[in-house]
Amino acid sequence: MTAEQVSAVRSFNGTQYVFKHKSSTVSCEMTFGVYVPDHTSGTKLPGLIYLSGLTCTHANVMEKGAAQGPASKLGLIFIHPDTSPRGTDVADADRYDLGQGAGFYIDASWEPWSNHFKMRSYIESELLPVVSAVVPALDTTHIGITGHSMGGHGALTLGLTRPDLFRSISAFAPIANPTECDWGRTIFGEYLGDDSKVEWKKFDASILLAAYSGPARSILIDQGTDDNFLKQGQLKPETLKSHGSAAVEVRMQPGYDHSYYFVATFMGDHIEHHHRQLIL
Ligand SMILES: N[C@@H](CCC(=O)N[C@@H](CS)C(=O)NCC(=O)O)C(=O)O
Repeated sequence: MTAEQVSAVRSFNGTQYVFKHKSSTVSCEMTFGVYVPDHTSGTKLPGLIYLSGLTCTHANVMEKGAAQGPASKLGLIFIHPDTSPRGTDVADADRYDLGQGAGFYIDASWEPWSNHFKMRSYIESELLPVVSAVVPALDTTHIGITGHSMGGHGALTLGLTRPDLFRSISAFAPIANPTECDWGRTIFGEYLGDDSKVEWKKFDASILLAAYSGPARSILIDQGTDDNFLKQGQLKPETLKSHGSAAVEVRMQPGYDHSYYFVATFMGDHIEHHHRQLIL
């Protein structure tokens, strides 16, 4: 079903859109944002998917991520979906890191989550066809993926396992080794079940990297040194090591925390990183 336009606002010689659509993958209405730089009719532009972190909607990065300026300068379409299915008939929990706002970009196999929480399939299979139907300038053969925190985990795991879909990868303060941190152990236990730790490993960026043997990747990671979640051991960027044809650059940024002040500071670098690889 074609997405319905919710809003359109001029920004940096382009248009910041919000759309909503009925998703067949997660079985509810989903909202996404897409920033489209002005372009000549008929031209195709590369795209970058940004996956947000815990508690976010499509709106956090749109309002605080400072992506529009660099995306406009380089001619890149910036796509920013929601973080989970939502609605009164969608399961939820009394905590910020599980349920609505916390889809973890995996396909849940356990009740009560398995009905709607298929965020990996949503990003991988449904999002791009829906976006390109309303933004025909999007070149779906030249797409990069990035994200913040939970979204950084999503970007790394989707990017590493689907090089055919995602030509470039980066992440801001990603949850790099979820099978070995409290967030991952608790939330994977809920979505995938406690007895399927083999399944968990398919969604752990550091494990995927250690086994990587696909086409050459050059992955950029930024991490603030004053990030509380880093100090709590939830992120573990030190587990992201170059392996085989995947080269990883982890930049520790002194004094930066986990917030959108950090994300916005390095957004331009990430957009350049993707653009360089997407125009090859
Ligand atoms: N203290 C936060 C924990 C969640 C959090 O820090 N989320 C990050 C991503 S992991 C975020 O981007 N929050 C939204 C924002 O800062 O706009 C809360 O409970 O809202």
